[in-house]
Amino acid sequence: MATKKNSAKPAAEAISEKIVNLAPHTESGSGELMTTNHGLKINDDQNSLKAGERGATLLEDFILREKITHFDHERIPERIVHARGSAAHGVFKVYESQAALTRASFLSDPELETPVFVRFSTVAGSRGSTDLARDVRGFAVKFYTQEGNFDLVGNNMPVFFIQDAIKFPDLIHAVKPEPDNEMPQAASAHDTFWDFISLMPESAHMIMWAMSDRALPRSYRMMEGFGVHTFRFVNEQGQSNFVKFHWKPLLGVHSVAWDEAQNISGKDPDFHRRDLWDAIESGAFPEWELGVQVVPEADEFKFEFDLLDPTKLIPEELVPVQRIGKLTLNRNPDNFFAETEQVAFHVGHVVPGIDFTNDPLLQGRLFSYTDTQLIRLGGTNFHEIPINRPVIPVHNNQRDGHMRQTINKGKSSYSPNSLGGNDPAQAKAAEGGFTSYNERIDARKVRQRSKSFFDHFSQARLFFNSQSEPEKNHLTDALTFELGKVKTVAIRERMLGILAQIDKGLAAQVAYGLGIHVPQVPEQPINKSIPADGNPADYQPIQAESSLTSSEALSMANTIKDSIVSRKIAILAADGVNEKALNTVKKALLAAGAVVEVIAPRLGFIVSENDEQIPVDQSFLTAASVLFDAVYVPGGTNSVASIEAEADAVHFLNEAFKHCKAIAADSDAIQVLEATYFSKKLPEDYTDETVLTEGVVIQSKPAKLAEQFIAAVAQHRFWEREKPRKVPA
Ligand code: HEM
Repeated sequence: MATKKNSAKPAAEAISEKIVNLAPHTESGSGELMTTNHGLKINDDQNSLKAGERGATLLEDFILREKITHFDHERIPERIVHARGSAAHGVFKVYESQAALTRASFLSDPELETPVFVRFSTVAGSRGSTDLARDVRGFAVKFYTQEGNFDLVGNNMPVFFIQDAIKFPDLIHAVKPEPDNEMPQAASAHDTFWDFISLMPESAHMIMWAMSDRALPRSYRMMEGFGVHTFRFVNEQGQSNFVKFHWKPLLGVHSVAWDEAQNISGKDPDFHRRDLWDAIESGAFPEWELGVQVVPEADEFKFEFDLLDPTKLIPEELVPVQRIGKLTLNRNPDNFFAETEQVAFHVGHVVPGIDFTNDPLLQGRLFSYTDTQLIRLGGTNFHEIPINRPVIPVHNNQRDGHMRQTINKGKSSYSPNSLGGNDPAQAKAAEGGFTSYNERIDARKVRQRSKSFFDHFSQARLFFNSQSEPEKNHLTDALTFELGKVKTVAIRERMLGILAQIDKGLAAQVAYGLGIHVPQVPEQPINKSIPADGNPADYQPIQAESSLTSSEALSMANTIKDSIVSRKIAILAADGVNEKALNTVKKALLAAGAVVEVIAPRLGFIVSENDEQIPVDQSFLTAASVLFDAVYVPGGTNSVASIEAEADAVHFLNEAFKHCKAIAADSDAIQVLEATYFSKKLPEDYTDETVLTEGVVIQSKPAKLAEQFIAAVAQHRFWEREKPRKVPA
């Protein structure tokens, strides 16, 4: 056997090597002479070669044929799931060495900056679908470590719909547009999805998450990420601990309203993509902390749920999340297709020190990703695409295949060999090689699920009970909306039966909205996963209670609300505006890190009451309140009169109020507020103190207004404004 040692390269050298590797593939085109794909300079790619000026086009025209052929083949299959996505480059740094837990070198050196590429996505919609679908968001991170690529392929929700990967094709067939008419696009509100879910009690917990505001993030930068499965950390001594991975956004976890989401889908379906791109371009780099929940092997069976069950989370009250490092996204891709589209993540891409558990969902994923990428990216060599290459050299005896880039030298491509000088040595664990965790498995082969996976409702209930009042209302409305779009009444009723097992009040409210009753004796949720020779009685869900009544981390109401960095704020103004007020407030908002845009009846400039020219960023035709977090109306007699008379401006304010956003107006712009539907909703004895409960600031002093407005915007939303639809007593 060969004994040659793999040489580990120092970080800087290896990263610069990656850049060198990429260099021949990077092309800006600017100022260069045009060539064919084979390097021939060409002087006309705008006119095809013809027999005479008006003659037929000649088959000989290789320039035409090459250009059209390449164009004809531009599209590749989109991802079967998570087709719609956006990505960015960045870096990860661990705070302190985690060597006691894991021998992963990128988690042991606080000086080391590991390059990363992160892709966020929706799941159900196709590539061109809207960003604002009610959906789970993918949160996939590729760490280019010194020991190879580690992919943390997670979602923005900590649990999943199914417990076994063999159901994944069913789940996705159910949620995708229905096969006869290809409707609806990027939406779960249809019969096949709820048919499947209502027959699958194990999805109850995930459904609570998917119907919550988590499914409508304000921004990719304001959502959490979760590795979902329990993984293993393994240290140098071979000791293993279970680990759950979390990403905690430093801007807090925030969402939009459902009505707002639907509007954004029309006004700007690229809303999240644009938000990520713009934030990075402006230097407001998105940041997350990597958190871990670590469970010693000895505690595997100490919980009320099974650590291998991907429909369960570990409440943070039971195992706190330790924040061990920071991810910063600091560079947009140069080319969407080459990077964001061609990147290939895989849960199976691990590094020494990180290993799998027997979670049956994880086990199936280990097969699925490479398999799908073979067809999506056209062959076995997609690891050579620049975005997928590790920063360290690859040595093995795999050869050839479509689009092979590497020019392997030498005669032998087999091991062992005595002819070639290129026999790659196999690394021992002590030299940094990967060895699978030496887990003892001694079992019968069965197609069965462990009974420890059968409590489907206790964590669904824990999630619901942990929500704030407005969050519960949103969740109730979401279920009523989705089931309201379902045409088959039996599916609605079956789903009410499931909801009744989670919370009777929730089921009653949804039933009220649907105009039907919760079935008197709810149909026992059917477990369609009963094996052929199984007894159905043995497969009923277990009715259990969580020992926790609520968990703080599950509610977005408890998130960070201390910053307005990168929040988008609209100033509605017209000719005659009071420029002193406008400039004072704008300056204060910019200083606090917000993005501010002046919106006026038309583009160009407005002229203030003191003849100052103020540039306009958007007109009422191009702007919409749903694209902003907050709105301010400065004073100035003529400006106020124009804004008040502008239907689009009044609509802007009405919608901002309906979507619970912070609103500010100078005292002498009050007549604009009086033209809105919400003027009557504001308390008559309005004081400065009312601001933080109502989120509407009315002030005569611009500096004071700015201060109060900033505090209100930092609250994100004033959800209490909404009137819940209650079931009559
Ligand atoms: C905990 C459960 C799961 C999570 C968190 C998850 C997450 C993700 C994410 C984030 C992506 C997008 C990657 C990208 O941005 O390119 C993705 C893609 C994909 N996932 Fe999953 N997934 C889960 C379960 C599954 C299961 C059970 C299967 C199959 C058995 C599966 C199959 C796929 C496939 C085929 C793709 C497309 C990959 C590609 O074309 O590159 N996933 N998944």
